Amino acid sequence: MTFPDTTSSAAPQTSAHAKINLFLHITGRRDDGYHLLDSLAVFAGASDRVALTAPSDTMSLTIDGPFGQGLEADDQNLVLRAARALQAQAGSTIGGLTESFHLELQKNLPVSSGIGGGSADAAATLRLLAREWNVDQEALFPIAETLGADVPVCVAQRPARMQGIGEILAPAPALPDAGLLLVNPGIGVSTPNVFRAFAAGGGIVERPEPFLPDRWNTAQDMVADLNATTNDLQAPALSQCPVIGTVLASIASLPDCLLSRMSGSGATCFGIFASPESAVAAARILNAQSARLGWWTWAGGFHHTGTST
Ligand SMILES: C[C@@](CO)(OP(=O)(O)O)[C@H](O)COP(=O)(O)OP(=O)(O)OC[C@H]1O[C@@H](n2ccc(N)nc2=O)[C@H](O)[C@@H]1O
Ligand SMILES: Nc1ncnc2c1ncn2[C@@H]1O[C@H](COP(=O)(O)OP(=O)(O)O)[C@@H](O)[C@H]1O
Repeated sequence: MTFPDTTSSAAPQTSAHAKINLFLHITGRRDDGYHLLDSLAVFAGASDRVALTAPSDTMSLTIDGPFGQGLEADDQNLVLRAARALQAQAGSTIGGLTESFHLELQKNLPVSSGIGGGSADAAATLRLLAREWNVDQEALFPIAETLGADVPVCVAQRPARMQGIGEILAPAPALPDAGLLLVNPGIGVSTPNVFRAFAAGGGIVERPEPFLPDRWNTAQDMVADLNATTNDLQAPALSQCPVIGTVLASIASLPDCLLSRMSGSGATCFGIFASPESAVAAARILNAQSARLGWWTWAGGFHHTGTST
């Protein structure tokens, strides 16, 4: 797989787009407890931004942006973990290319919200440093797997059918120019807890693999197929975070909403609309309610591959 170009500016930087699971079926469980998935992951225009601002003695990080305050710039941050993992690999396999950088993260996406912001940040960091150090793009995938199940798909940052625990990636249908509305109620949801609630709630449902075409020409065609799918983590997440039900109902009640569903392990939910313009118009209607309740919203379209603005 190839991945999008980084933008050119004084400081090398790139965007880390929100991952949306249009459907998410749990198909099995590995001996180590990780769940096997079948999911259609796509990317929204909404994004964080990662920049390499200056050479530094050690890898270091500062964070700003609307969701920066909820996040420590410490050794556990996925940006630093990704930078150090690639640095170790580049140093040992290529030799000598272990220069360190100061990194800046603009955190625009809510944390622990089912849209893989941390995974996207880690993947963006890998892409940026790979370019600096001339590391082959394909070499990033094994490193990505060690950082989190969602990181490989975020390295590619293009629509993909995701299987295994997230490391098996196949091309997704070509997407229509549909509208996307994202709504997060401002409550972080723990991914391990939601998987645990899934297992406790009865676990895997046997069902045929969804059929996906090569392309969807319209949002309506896409939703007709998505209606035969679901997010298996939605009910367990709802049991932990009941406001998800209110978010889903609010999205579904908006004019021209074609589908309302939760992404990943929640709590962010998405609405699909016929066009980006109709998603933006719907978001305006939701504005008063979302401002009153402290909900984060974003409206637009899918991230189109090959760009990273
Ligand atoms: C559920 C998904 C769907 O895309 O998205 P998010 O809700 O995180 O956005 C992902 O599988 C999340 O991937 P990611 O957030 O990278 O998970 P990891 O850090 O690797 O794992 C966190 C924990 O989730 C559980 N986990 C994760 C992935 C998986 N396939 N099976 C699991 O059981 C495990 O308990 C694991 O300890
Ligand atoms: N750069 C980062 N952005 C977001 N979360 C991060 C980051 N680095 C580490 N984390 C941690 O990763 C966990 C999952 O975060 P995130 O990727 O936002 O979740 P989700 O995939 O559910 O949207 C959180 O516990 C968070 O503290």
